[in-house]
Amino acid sequence: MEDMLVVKNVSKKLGDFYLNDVSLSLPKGYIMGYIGKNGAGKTTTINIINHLINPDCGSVTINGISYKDNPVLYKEQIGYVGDESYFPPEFKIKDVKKVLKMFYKSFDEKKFDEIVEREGLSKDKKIKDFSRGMNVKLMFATVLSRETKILILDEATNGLDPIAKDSLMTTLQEYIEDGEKSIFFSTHVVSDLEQIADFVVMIENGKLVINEQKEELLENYLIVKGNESELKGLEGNLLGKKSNDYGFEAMIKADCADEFGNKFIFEKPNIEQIAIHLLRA
Ligand SMILES: Nc1ncnc2c1ncn2[C@@H]1O[C@H](COP(=O)(O)OP(=O)(O)OP(=O)(O)O)[C@@H](O)[C@H]1O
Repeated sequence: MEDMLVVKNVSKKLGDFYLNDVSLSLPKGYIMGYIGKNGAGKTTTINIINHLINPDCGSVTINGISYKDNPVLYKEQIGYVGDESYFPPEFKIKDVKKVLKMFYKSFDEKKFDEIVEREGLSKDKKIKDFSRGMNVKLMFATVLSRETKILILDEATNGLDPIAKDSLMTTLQEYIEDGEKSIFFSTHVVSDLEQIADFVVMIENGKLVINEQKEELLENYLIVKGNESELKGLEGNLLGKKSNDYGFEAMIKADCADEFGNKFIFEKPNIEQIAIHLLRA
């Protein structure tokens, strides 16, 4: 598999935060979900990929090209959507179009107009009068109407209603359909990536703690529930244990389930449960 995004041994010190030796690779035609708590380092990683900040060490390539190799092509390949609009509040759709025409060779005006029409974005309103969801739709219209190789989304689905979100998920899947493009998707809303991510990467205090294919990740863990008094000698296997009056719940590596025998209940976790238990551990 050919990689679209390769982040290699990237570190960055920002005040008392340290992004610690982050490495990941995202093949062409796939979606990677990037999850972590507030302040874990998601936006810092994205800012480095977008070349808004320089790492202290390490390297990033997109489609085999580093920023140093070809700054213009590097940036053109990226379609970035964050959780807010980066256009001036007084802008209307026609002003956004002017800017896109000026900055991007591959901007397709017809496609942009089609998306604006389909999403029902007002041509008369100023951006400052758009709702949060409308702003998100506008930002997606700007990246989907030009030729990009990778979409980098930072909490980009915030503010979308469930129907708009569902429609966006379909659009994202269509984006990677030809196997030549990829999506790097950072979110707090783990259920969003449950649906579409092929790879799950989790960052905690600046360090990656999970970097796996989603299906493998789901196979690798089990939720175990039962009575604390039956646990003798097994405590070391438990991840993120929570107790209540009725017993305990924790996560274990699936390959140690045999050691637990038949006195416990086992369930397959979803990505959200895996994230919660690992972060609690
Ligand atoms: N310029 C800076 N100077 C000092 N510290 C910074 C700077 N930029 C970010 N940080 C710190 O780096 C840490 C990681 O921030 P980052 O924005 O990458 O987290 P995040 O995972 O995106 O969080 P959130 O989900 O809340 O957006 C935070 O503790 C933040 O305060």
